[in-house]
Amino acid sequence: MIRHPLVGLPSDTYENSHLLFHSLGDKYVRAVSDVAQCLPVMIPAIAEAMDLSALLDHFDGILMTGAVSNVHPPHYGSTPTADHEPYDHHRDQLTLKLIRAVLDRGMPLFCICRGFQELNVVMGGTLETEVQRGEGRLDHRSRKVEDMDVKYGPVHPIAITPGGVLEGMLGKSETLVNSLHRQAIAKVAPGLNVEARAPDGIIEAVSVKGAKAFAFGAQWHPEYKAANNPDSVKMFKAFGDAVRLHAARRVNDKLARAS
Ligand SMILES: N[C@@H](CCC(=O)NCCCC(=O)O)C(=O)O
Repeated sequence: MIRHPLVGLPSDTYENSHLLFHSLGDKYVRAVSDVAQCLPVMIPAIAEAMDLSALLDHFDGILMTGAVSNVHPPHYGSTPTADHEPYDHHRDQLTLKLIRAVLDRGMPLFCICRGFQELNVVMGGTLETEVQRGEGRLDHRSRKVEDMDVKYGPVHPIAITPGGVLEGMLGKSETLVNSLHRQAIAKVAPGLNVEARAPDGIIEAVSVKGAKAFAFGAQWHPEYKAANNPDSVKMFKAFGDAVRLHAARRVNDKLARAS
């Protein structure tokens, strides 16, 4: 088995005392390392200094993390308002190009929360903000509690699309998920399959139509204590297996070219 193929995780950015920092949540790192059994590597949000093709030659999978920040609305043809804030332009500049490059390569791609929203935007979909204000909508926002097991605990069921990728991974027609988002998919991109919906119709999971490898996104947070959640274990193992297959094929291609 290829030992520890590399999975890239793009960073967020934030300012502290007028200095810019690049950051990555530990729960994503642990889920990739402990459950997918791959080697997580942070990709700093410096797209302007990167040759993405050369960068991706070193990876066999990409995981797009969640973030409190939102995709800048002009990226999906909308007008920015205070309800769309906060933004992370450094992240947008990297992730919206990176997702496109990963899909074009057929490299395994796992998109979580903001990453799920970025996938929809890259493929031509749109987002809506403050979804809880809509008629008949649940409140999908993060609960204001100190206990992280409650904050990232199950909040609502999702109905899983029969015969889809998620049903294939989990082997069931519904499950419970956590919920920590103010935005959601408004118009789903034409190249995405809807894999699950919340009771109020909000899209909770998608997969890329005709993808050459694992290409899946979840609006919830399967990375939270992933090793203790049977659904998360199945998702991250499927992602890890796809990454190892990509790594093995890359090594074989390199050997074939050398012979
Ligand atoms: N900002 C978007 C996406 C929400 C999201 O990714 N939340 C994650 C919070 C921090 C973490 O657990 O990584 C929205 O509000 O819809």
